[in-house]
This record gives sequence, structure tokens and C-alpha cells, in this order.
Amino acid sequence: MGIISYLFQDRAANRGNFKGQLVMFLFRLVQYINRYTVLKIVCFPYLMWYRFFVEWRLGIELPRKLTIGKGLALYHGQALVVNLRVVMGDNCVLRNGVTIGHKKLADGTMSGSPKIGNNVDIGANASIIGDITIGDNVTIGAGAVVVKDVPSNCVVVGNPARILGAAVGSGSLQ
Ligand SMILES: CC(=O)SCCNC(=O)CCNC(=O)[C@H](O)C(C)(C)COP(=O)(O)OP(=O)(O)OC[C@H]1O[C@@H](n2cnc3c(N)ncnc32)[C@H](O)[C@@H]1OP(=O)(O)O
Ligand SMILES: N[C@@H](CO)C(=O)O
Repeated sequence: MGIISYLFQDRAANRGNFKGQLVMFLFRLVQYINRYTVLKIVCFPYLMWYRFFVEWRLGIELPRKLTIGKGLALYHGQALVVNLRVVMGDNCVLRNGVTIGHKKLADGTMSGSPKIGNNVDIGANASIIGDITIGDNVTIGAGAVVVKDVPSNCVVVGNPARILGAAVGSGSLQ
């Protein structure tokens, strides 16, 4: 992928949403810079500015080492925190108040972070925590707290999250 396509890979997903387009452009630029040591040195002021403006000022923590596939839609973009070890697939949606990250384990170490598939739509204020896997084509309801693996092709809601529409019992997550 050429640099222009790389920097604008999320534009279509954020059509009509200038803030989403701008933040994703700035994010892809730090990701691109992060690939090359020379660019990291030359563009150090930009890396600092990204941290100050996007992370501190706008409250959107998308660290430059994060792995996110193409076509990420960012709706509203407030109080959004994603751990740098999270891996997300293509065509996902992140909304305001979403947190995706790790947890402290009983031995005092930190867990891994979620691995999220393609076409995952995450509702406002959802928290997805721990070394878990979310499948493809999943919708995570607003306010859900997801701490276990989620299979592909389902909707999960609630705290703790359960599969919507499944009969009581069979809808619990493993
Ligand atoms: C400013 C803004 O607009 S920001 C955007 C905010 N919007 C979002 O974040 C969208 C997230 N979407 C949701 O949470 C949706 O409710 C979905 C996708 C999870 C489900 O939508 P639908 O399929 O239409 O579900 P529906 O409204 O029919 O509800 C089905 C059942 O799930 C429950 N339910 C739906 N959403 C949730 C939720 N987020 N948490 C807990 N339970 C829920 C309903 O109470 C209902 O339960 P019942 O069958 O016992 O009565
Ligand atoms: N409010 C819409 C997008 O503007 C959503 O979050 O889905």
C-alpha cells in the first residue's frame, strides 16, 4: 500500500465525520512514522504533538504501536482508550467511552490484551478486558463488559456480557 492510500485507509469509513477522518489520518501518520527509526528521530516533534493533541487534548488514546486493520470508524471520539497491545481487524467501529485493555492478574503481572476480529461494532461505553478473542462480525452493545471470548457472528450485551438472543444458559460466554 502506498503512503497516500495508507494514510487515508479509514476515510471512507468515516465519511461525513470530519473528526473521525482527522484523528484516523493523524493516527495512521504516527503508525507510519513508527515503522522507521530515521522517521522516528526526524519526526519526534510530531510524535510528541500527536500525544499532546490526540491523546491528552482530545482524550483519544490510540497508541502508535497499536495494530488496527483498515476502515476503522471512530464515532464521536471522546474518552476512548485502547491499549497498545490490542490487535483489531478490518472495518471495526469504536465509539465514545470505549475501553479495550488488560487487567492485573493474581500474581501481580498484567494479562494480555484483546484480539478483535473483522467487522466488530463496539457500542458506547463498552469495556473489553483481558487476554480474550472477539470473533468476526460481532456487535458489542452499549455499556457491555466483555471479559471472555466471544464467537463470530453474534451480538453481546450486558455486564458480564452475554450473547443476545440465545436461550438462558446457552448464551453464556466461555
Ligand atoms: C450519541 C450517540 O448516539 S452514541 C451511539 C450510542 N449507540 C450505541 O452505542 C449502539 C450500541 N447498540 C446497542 O447497544 C444495541 O442495543 C444492540 C446492537 C446491542 C442491540 O440492538 P437491537 O438488536 O435493536 O436490540 P433490542 O433493542 O431489540 O433489544 C433486545 C434485547 O436486548 C437488550 N439490550 C439491547 N441493548 C442492550 C445493551 N446495550 N445492554 C443491555 N441490554 C441490551 C434489550 O433490553 C432487549 O432485552 P429483552 O429482550 O429482555 O427485552
Ligand atoms: N451516533 C452514531 C454515529 O453518529 C453511532 O454512534 O452509531
